[in-house]
Amino acid sequence: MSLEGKVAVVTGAAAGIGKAFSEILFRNGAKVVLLDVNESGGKSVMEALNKEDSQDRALFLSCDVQSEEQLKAAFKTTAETFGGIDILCNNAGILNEKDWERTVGINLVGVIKGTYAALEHMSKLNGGRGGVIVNTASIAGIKPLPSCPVYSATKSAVIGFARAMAIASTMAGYGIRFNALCPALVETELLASLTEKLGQFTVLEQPTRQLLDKHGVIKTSVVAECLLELVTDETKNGEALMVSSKGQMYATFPSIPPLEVELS
Ligand SMILES: NC(=O)c1ccc[n+]([C@@H]2O[C@H](COP(=O)([O-])OP(=O)(O)OC[C@H]3O[C@@H](n4cnc5c(N)ncnc54)[C@H](O)[C@@H]3O)[C@@H](O)[C@H]2O)c1
Ligand SMILES: CCCCC[C@H](O)/C=C/C=C\C=C\C=C\[C@@H](O)[C@@H](O)CCCC(=O)O
Repeated sequence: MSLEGKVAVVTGAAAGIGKAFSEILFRNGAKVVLLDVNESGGKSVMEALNKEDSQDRALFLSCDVQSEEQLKAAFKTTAETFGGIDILCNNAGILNEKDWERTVGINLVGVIKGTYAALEHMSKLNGGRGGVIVNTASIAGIKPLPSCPVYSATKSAVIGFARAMAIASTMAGYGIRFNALCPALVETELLASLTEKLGQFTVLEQPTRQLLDKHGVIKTSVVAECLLELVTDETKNGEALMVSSKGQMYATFPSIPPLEVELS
Protein backbone atom coordinates (compact mmCIF):
# COMPACT_ATOMS: atom_id res chain seq x y z
CA MET A 1 0.00 0.00 0.00
CA SER A 2 1.42 3.38 -1.00
CA LEU A 3 1.24 6.13 1.62
CA GLU A 4 0.90 8.91 -0.95
CA GLY A 5 -2.20 10.93 0.00
CA LYS A 6 -3.19 8.58 2.83
CA VAL A 7 -4.36 10.07 6.15
CA ALA A 8 -2.60 8.83 9.30
CA VAL A 9 -3.31 9.58 12.97
CA VAL A 10 -0.56 8.99 15.55
CA THR A 11 -1.18 9.16 19.30
CA GLY A 12 1.70 10.16 21.58
CA ALA A 13 3.22 11.93 18.57
CA ALA A 14 5.00 14.78 20.37
CA ALA A 15 8.09 12.76 21.35
CA GLY A 16 9.94 9.48 21.19
CA ILE A 17 8.58 6.63 19.07
CA GLY A 18 5.40 8.53 18.08
CA LYS A 19 7.48 11.43 16.73
CA ALA A 20 9.53 8.97 14.64
CA PHE A 21 6.30 7.31 13.38
CA SER A 22 4.92 10.72 12.36
CA GLU A 23 8.15 11.58 10.53
CA ILE A 24 8.33 8.34 8.54
CA LEU A 25 4.64 8.44 7.58
CA PHE A 26 4.95 12.12 6.52
CA ARG A 27 8.16 11.55 4.55
CA ASN A 28 6.46 8.71 2.65
CA GLY A 29 3.67 11.00 1.48
CA ALA A 30 0.94 10.70 4.15
CA LYS A 31 -1.03 13.50 5.75
CA VAL A 32 -0.31 13.09 9.45
CA VAL A 33 -2.41 14.16 12.44
CA LEU A 34 -0.39 14.26 15.63
CA LEU A 35 -2.31 13.70 18.89
CA ASP A 36 -0.69 14.32 22.26
CA VAL A 37 -1.23 15.91 25.67
CA ASN A 38 2.09 17.73 25.22
CA GLU A 39 0.95 20.77 23.25
CA SER A 40 4.29 22.56 22.86
CA GLY A 41 6.07 19.33 21.81
CA GLY A 42 3.29 18.37 19.39
CA LYS A 43 3.19 21.81 17.77
CA SER A 44 6.94 21.86 17.30
CA VAL A 45 6.89 18.43 15.58
CA MET A 46 4.06 19.69 13.34
CA GLU A 47 5.93 22.88 12.45
CA ALA A 48 9.17 21.02 11.70
CA LEU A 49 7.32 18.59 9.38
CA ASN A 50 5.39 21.33 7.58
CA LYS A 51 8.69 23.08 6.84
CA GLU A 52 9.73 20.01 4.81
CA ASP A 53 7.21 20.85 2.07
CA SER A 54 4.61 23.54 1.41
CA GLN A 55 1.43 21.45 1.66
CA ASP A 56 0.63 21.69 5.41
CA ARG A 57 0.22 17.90 5.58
CA ALA A 58 0.93 17.75 9.33
CA LEU A 59 -1.64 18.85 11.92
CA PHE A 60 -1.33 18.78 15.72
CA LEU A 61 -4.43 18.33 17.88
CA SER A 62 -4.34 18.27 21.65
CA CYS A 63 -5.85 14.96 22.79
CA ASP A 64 -5.67 12.77 25.90
CA VAL A 65 -6.23 9.14 24.84
CA GLN A 66 -7.94 8.50 28.19
CA SER A 67 -10.86 10.66 26.97
CA GLU A 68 -13.32 9.09 24.52
CA GLU A 69 -14.77 12.56 23.95
CA GLN A 70 -11.39 14.07 22.99
CA LEU A 71 -10.56 11.12 20.73
CA LYS A 72 -13.90 11.38 18.92
CA ALA A 73 -13.43 15.14 18.46
CA ALA A 74 -9.88 14.63 17.12
CA PHE A 75 -10.97 11.97 14.60
CA LYS A 76 -13.90 14.15 13.48
CA THR A 77 -11.55 17.10 12.90
CA THR A 78 -9.12 14.79 11.06
CA ALA A 79 -11.86 13.49 8.74
CA GLU A 80 -13.22 16.99 8.10
CA THR A 81 -9.74 18.42 7.41
CA PHE A 82 -8.23 15.64 5.32
CA GLY A 83 -11.31 13.72 4.07
CA GLY A 84 -11.08 10.43 6.02
CA ILE A 85 -8.69 8.25 8.01
CA ASP A 86 -6.61 5.36 6.58
CA ILE A 87 -4.03 4.67 9.30
CA LEU A 88 -4.14 4.80 13.11
CA CYS A 89 -1.08 4.29 15.31
CA ASN A 90 -2.25 3.69 18.89
CA ASN A 91 1.15 4.60 20.30
CA ALA A 92 0.69 6.80 23.41
CA GLY A 93 1.89 4.94 26.48
CA ILE A 94 3.51 5.38 29.86
CA LEU A 95 5.42 3.20 32.32
CA ASN A 96 4.34 3.84 35.91
CA GLU A 97 3.89 0.91 38.29
CA LYS A 98 3.18 3.37 41.12
CA ASP A 99 0.20 4.88 39.29
CA TRP A 100 -0.76 1.56 37.76
CA GLU A 101 -4.39 2.46 37.13
CA ARG A 102 -3.26 5.39 34.96
CA THR A 103 -0.92 2.97 33.15
CA VAL A 104 -3.90 0.70 32.36
CA GLY A 105 -6.01 3.75 31.43
CA ILE A 106 -3.52 5.02 28.85
CA ASN A 107 -1.79 1.85 27.60
CA LEU A 108 -4.84 -0.42 27.33
CA VAL A 109 -8.12 1.49 27.73
CA GLY A 110 -6.72 4.34 25.58
CA VAL A 111 -5.92 1.87 22.78
CA ILE A 112 -9.41 0.37 22.90
CA LYS A 113 -11.08 3.81 22.98
CA GLY A 114 -8.89 5.01 20.10
CA THR A 115 -9.65 1.93 18.02
CA TYR A 116 -13.41 2.08 18.51
CA ALA A 117 -13.52 5.83 17.79
CA ALA A 118 -11.46 5.31 14.61
CA LEU A 119 -13.71 2.47 13.40
CA GLU A 120 -16.51 5.02 13.02
CA HIS A 121 -14.45 6.66 10.24
CA MET A 122 -12.32 3.78 8.91
CA SER A 123 -14.61 0.74 8.83
CA LYS A 124 -16.13 -0.07 5.46
CA LEU A 125 -19.29 -0.98 7.43
CA ASN A 126 -19.55 2.73 8.39
CA GLY A 127 -18.76 4.10 4.92
CA GLY A 128 -14.99 4.34 5.55
CA ARG A 129 -12.20 3.27 3.20
CA GLY A 130 -10.72 0.59 5.48
CA GLY A 131 -6.99 0.77 6.26
CA VAL A 132 -4.63 -0.34 9.00
CA ILE A 133 -4.33 0.08 12.78
CA VAL A 134 -1.04 -0.58 14.58
CA ASN A 135 -0.80 -0.77 18.39
CA THR A 136 2.58 0.00 19.94
CA ALA A 137 3.03 -2.90 22.38
CA SER A 138 6.43 -4.05 23.67
CA ILE A 139 8.60 -7.15 23.93
CA ALA A 140 7.51 -6.92 27.59
CA GLY A 141 4.07 -7.98 26.31
CA ILE A 142 5.56 -11.29 25.18
CA LYS A 143 8.44 -11.78 27.65
CA PRO A 144 7.17 -10.10 30.84
CA LEU A 145 9.36 -7.69 32.77
CA PRO A 146 9.19 -8.64 36.47
CA SER A 147 9.81 -5.07 37.62
CA CYS A 148 6.87 -3.82 35.52
CA PRO A 149 3.99 -6.31 35.88
CA VAL A 150 1.16 -3.89 35.08
CA TYR A 151 3.07 -2.37 32.13
CA SER A 152 3.74 -5.93 30.85
CA ALA A 153 0.07 -6.84 31.29
CA THR A 154 -1.10 -3.82 29.27
CA LYS A 155 1.31 -4.70 26.48
CA SER A 156 0.19 -8.37 26.37
CA ALA A 157 -3.37 -7.05 26.26
CA VAL A 158 -2.84 -4.74 23.29
CA ILE A 159 -1.21 -7.59 21.37
CA GLY A 160 -4.25 -9.79 22.12
CA PHE A 161 -6.60 -6.94 21.21
CA ALA A 162 -4.90 -6.42 17.82
CA ARG A 163 -4.96 -10.15 17.05
CA ALA A 164 -8.63 -10.53 17.99
CA MET A 165 -9.62 -7.37 16.10
CA ALA A 166 -7.80 -8.67 13.01
CA ILE A 167 -10.03 -11.76 13.00
CA ALA A 168 -13.14 -9.71 13.83
CA SER A 169 -12.34 -7.37 10.93
CA THR A 170 -11.94 -10.25 8.48
CA MET A 171 -15.15 -11.90 9.65
CA ALA A 172 -17.24 -8.72 9.75
CA GLY A 173 -15.74 -6.96 6.71
CA TYR A 174 -14.28 -3.78 8.26
CA GLY A 175 -11.52 -3.74 5.62
CA ILE A 176 -9.00 -2.86 8.33
CA ARG A 177 -5.79 -4.73 9.15
CA PHE A 178 -4.69 -4.81 12.81
CA ASN A 179 -1.09 -5.38 13.94
CA ALA A 180 1.07 -4.91 17.04
CA LEU A 181 4.62 -3.59 17.12
CA CYS A 182 6.78 -4.89 19.98
CA PRO A 183 10.02 -2.97 20.50
CA ALA A 184 12.69 -3.90 23.02
CA LEU A 185 14.44 -1.03 24.81
CA VAL A 186 14.21 2.22 22.87
CA GLU A 187 16.11 5.46 23.46
CA THR A 188 13.25 7.67 24.79
CA GLU A 189 12.08 9.47 27.92
CA LEU A 190 10.06 6.40 28.92
CA LEU A 191 13.28 4.87 30.28
CA ALA A 192 14.11 7.94 32.42
CA SER A 193 13.53 8.25 36.20
CA LEU A 194 13.03 4.49 36.61
CA THR A 195 13.35 4.60 40.41
CA GLU A 196 10.20 6.71 40.75
CA LYS A 197 8.25 4.80 38.10
CA LEU A 198 8.78 1.29 39.51
CA GLY A 199 6.92 1.97 42.80
CA GLN A 200 6.86 -1.17 45.00
CA PHE A 201 9.07 -2.94 42.40
CA THR A 202 12.01 -0.58 42.92
CA VAL A 203 13.65 -3.56 44.67
CA LEU A 204 13.94 -5.08 41.17
CA GLU A 205 15.49 -1.98 39.62
CA GLN A 206 19.02 -3.40 39.50
CA PRO A 207 18.28 -6.45 37.28
CA THR A 208 16.26 -4.17 35.00
CA ARG A 209 19.19 -1.78 34.69
CA GLN A 210 21.41 -4.79 33.89
CA LEU A 211 19.02 -5.59 31.04
CA LEU A 212 19.64 -2.10 29.68
CA ASP A 213 23.40 -2.49 30.06
CA LYS A 214 23.39 -5.95 28.44
CA HIS A 215 21.12 -5.25 25.45
CA GLY A 216 21.51 -1.50 24.94
CA VAL A 217 18.82 0.68 23.42
CA ILE A 218 17.65 1.02 19.84
CA LYS A 219 16.89 4.25 18.02
CA THR A 220 13.29 5.37 17.42
CA SER A 221 14.01 5.43 13.65
CA VAL A 222 14.59 1.64 13.71
CA VAL A 223 11.14 1.14 15.27
CA ALA A 224 9.65 3.49 12.67
CA GLU A 225 11.02 1.33 9.82
CA CYS A 226 9.10 -1.60 11.33
CA LEU A 227 5.93 0.50 11.48
CA LEU A 228 6.36 1.28 7.78
CA GLU A 229 6.51 -2.46 7.02
CA LEU A 230 3.33 -3.22 9.01
CA VAL A 231 1.47 -0.33 7.39
CA THR A 232 2.53 -0.84 3.77
CA ASP A 233 2.66 -4.66 3.53
CA GLU A 234 -0.96 -5.63 2.95
CA THR A 235 -0.25 -9.29 3.77
CA LYS A 236 0.39 -8.35 7.43
CA ASN A 237 -2.73 -8.78 9.55
CA GLY A 238 -2.93 -10.02 13.16
CA GLU A 239 0.87 -9.91 13.44
CA ALA A 240 3.12 -8.96 16.35
CA LEU A 241 6.45 -7.68 15.02
CA MET A 242 9.29 -7.69 17.57
CA VAL A 243 12.35 -5.47 17.15
CA SER A 244 15.51 -5.28 19.24
CA SER A 245 19.21 -4.53 18.84
CA LYS A 246 19.51 -8.03 17.32
CA GLY A 247 17.04 -7.34 14.48
CA GLN A 248 13.36 -7.93 13.82
CA MET A 249 11.15 -11.02 13.92
CA TYR A 250 7.43 -11.85 13.75
CA ALA A 251 6.14 -13.54 16.91
CA THR A 252 4.65 -17.02 16.60
CA PHE A 253 1.87 -18.10 18.91
CA PRO A 254 1.03 -21.66 19.92
CA SER A 255 -1.95 -23.32 18.35
CA ILE A 256 -3.91 -25.47 20.76
CA PRO A 257 -5.42 -28.17 18.53
CA PRO A 258 -7.84 -29.85 20.96
CA LEU A 259 -9.31 -26.48 21.93
CA GLU A 260 -9.07 -24.77 18.58
CA VAL A 261 -12.31 -23.32 17.27
CA GLU A 262 -12.33 -22.49 13.57
CA LEU A 263 -13.27 -18.80 13.37
CA SER A 264 -12.11 -17.68 9.96
N1 LIG B 1 11.00 3.40 25.12
C1 LIG B 1 10.94 2.09 25.16
O1 LIG B 1 11.89 1.41 25.58
C2 LIG B 1 9.71 1.38 24.67
C3 LIG B 1 9.83 0.03 24.35
C4 LIG B 1 8.71 -0.66 23.91
C5 LIG B 1 7.52 0.00 23.74
N2 LIG B 1 7.42 1.32 24.05
C6 LIG B 1 6.12 1.95 23.88
O2 LIG B 1 6.22 2.96 22.89
C7 LIG B 1 5.18 3.92 23.09
C8 LIG B 1 5.78 5.30 23.04
O3 LIG B 1 6.67 5.45 24.13
P1 LIG B 1 8.02 6.27 24.05
O4 LIG B 1 9.09 5.36 24.47
O5 LIG B 1 8.13 6.98 22.77
O6 LIG B 1 7.77 7.28 25.26
P2 LIG B 1 7.87 8.85 25.35
O7 LIG B 1 7.62 9.15 26.78
O8 LIG B 1 9.09 9.36 24.70
O9 LIG B 1 6.63 9.36 24.46
C9 LIG B 1 5.31 9.12 24.82
C10 LIG B 1 4.41 10.22 24.27
O10 LIG B 1 3.07 9.90 24.64
C11 LIG B 1 2.45 11.07 25.14
N3 LIG B 1 1.37 10.72 26.05
C12 LIG B 1 1.47 10.23 27.32
N4 LIG B 1 0.26 10.08 27.85
C13 LIG B 1 -0.63 10.47 26.91
C14 LIG B 1 -2.04 10.54 26.86
N5 LIG B 1 -2.79 10.21 27.93
N6 LIG B 1 -2.64 10.95 25.73
C15 LIG B 1 -1.91 11.32 24.67
N7 LIG B 1 -0.56 11.30 24.65
C16 LIG B 1 0.06 10.88 25.76
C17 LIG B 1 3.57 11.84 25.83
O11 LIG B 1 3.25 13.21 26.01
C18 LIG B 1 4.72 11.59 24.87
O12 LIG B 1 4.77 12.56 23.87
C19 LIG B 1 4.53 3.56 24.42
O13 LIG B 1 3.33 2.86 24.19
C20 LIG B 1 5.55 2.66 25.07
O14 LIG B 1 4.98 1.78 26.00
C21 LIG B 1 8.49 2.02 24.49
C1 LIG C 1 12.32 -0.51 32.76
C2 LIG C 1 12.47 -0.82 31.33
C3 LIG C 1 11.15 -0.72 30.68
C4 LIG C 1 11.19 -1.00 29.22
C5 LIG C 1 9.83 -1.24 28.70
C6 LIG C 1 9.85 -1.49 27.26
O1 LIG C 1 8.56 -1.61 26.72
C7 LIG C 1 10.74 -2.58 26.81
C8 LIG C 1 10.85 -3.85 27.22
C9 LIG C 1 11.79 -4.72 26.57
C10 LIG C 1 12.19 -5.92 26.91
C11 LIG C 1 11.71 -6.73 27.97
C12 LIG C 1 12.32 -7.85 28.29
C13 LIG C 1 11.96 -8.71 29.40
C14 LIG C 1 12.78 -9.66 29.88
C15 LIG C 1 12.50 -10.46 31.10
O2 LIG C 1 11.65 -11.54 30.83
C16 LIG C 1 13.75 -10.96 31.79
O3 LIG C 1 14.57 -11.66 30.90
C17 LIG C 1 14.48 -9.81 32.37
C18 LIG C 1 14.85 -10.02 33.79
C19 LIG C 1 15.43 -8.76 34.35
C20 LIG C 1 14.48 -8.11 35.32
O4 LIG C 1 14.03 -6.99 35.05
O5 LIG C 1 14.20 -8.70 36.35
